Amino acid sequence: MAPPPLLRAVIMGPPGSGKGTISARIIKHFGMKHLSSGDLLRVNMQKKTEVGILAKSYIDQGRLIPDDIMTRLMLNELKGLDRYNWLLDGFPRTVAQAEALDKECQIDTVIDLDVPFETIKCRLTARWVHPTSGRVYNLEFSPPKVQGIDDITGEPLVQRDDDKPETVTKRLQAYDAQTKPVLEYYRKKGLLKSFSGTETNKIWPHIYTFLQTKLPDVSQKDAATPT
Ligand SMILES: Nc1nc2c(ncn2[C@@H]2O[C@H](COP(=O)(O)OP(=O)(O)O)[C@@H](O)[C@H]2O)c(=O)[nH]1
Ligand SMILES: Nc1ncnc2c1ncn2[C@@H]1O[C@H](COP(=O)(O)OP(=O)(O)O)[C@@H](O)[C@H]1O
Repeated sequence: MAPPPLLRAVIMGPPGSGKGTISARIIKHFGMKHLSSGDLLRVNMQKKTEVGILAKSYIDQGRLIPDDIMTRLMLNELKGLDRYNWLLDGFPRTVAQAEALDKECQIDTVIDLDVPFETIKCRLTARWVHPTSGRVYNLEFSPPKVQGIDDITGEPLVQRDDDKPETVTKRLQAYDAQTKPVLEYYRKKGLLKSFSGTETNKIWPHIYTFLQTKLPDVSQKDAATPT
């Protein structure tokens, strides 16, 4: 029997809407490969690659990286994930990126986290990250076991430079102007699945139920209360 077709999914939502947090749960339960444009850029910035040095100037200003650079980076990375179910996070963020992605593969579903801007702003100032893995914490919502330290590696956590209030405002403006049209683009194709709310723990069970119609749960945990 032929194996089932591979799932090509995208997760979207404004900065701080919980894409990273929910992606981690999706990976745990459904074993998809996760490709986050933000994580990839941060690794490049840390290593001071050509792309990383260029990206920093845009990211620090809360602006999007030019489409051609971003598309090349992501499509190149996706080549290595050909044989897996994958979840894209943070890409595409413009209609031009979505069109470029469409030329390479057929997207099956787009999960949209519809979280109000007011909810998001205070979350980001309390966000701490482990830069190499992309693991994300929040002082109130999901604190690390030891303050300032990554639970898994014991390495220090950092705050992102672009989580400063002024930069967050610019990122939200960029989302409105450049990324909201992408939601419309996928809505017209009948691929958009929006999940509205202000709390990840309330949104997640709906996403879990939705994905169960597409993939089996591969985690060992009791699926009745998926976390
Ligand atoms: N208070 C609160 N914080 C949350 C919730 N969901 C996620 N967070 C935190 O909000 C911040 C942004 O979430 P993240 O997953 O990084 O969002 P992304 O920017 O869309 O990838 C992180 O510090 C998360 O730990 C929630 O339901 N309530
Ligand atoms: N697809 C993309 N196109 C252009 N710029 C991007 C893209 N993905 C990430 N970036 C840049 O990296 C920054 C951080 O992205 P990300 O980690 O996804 O943050 P968040 O989800 O919190 O907005 C963005 O503000 C933007 O400058």
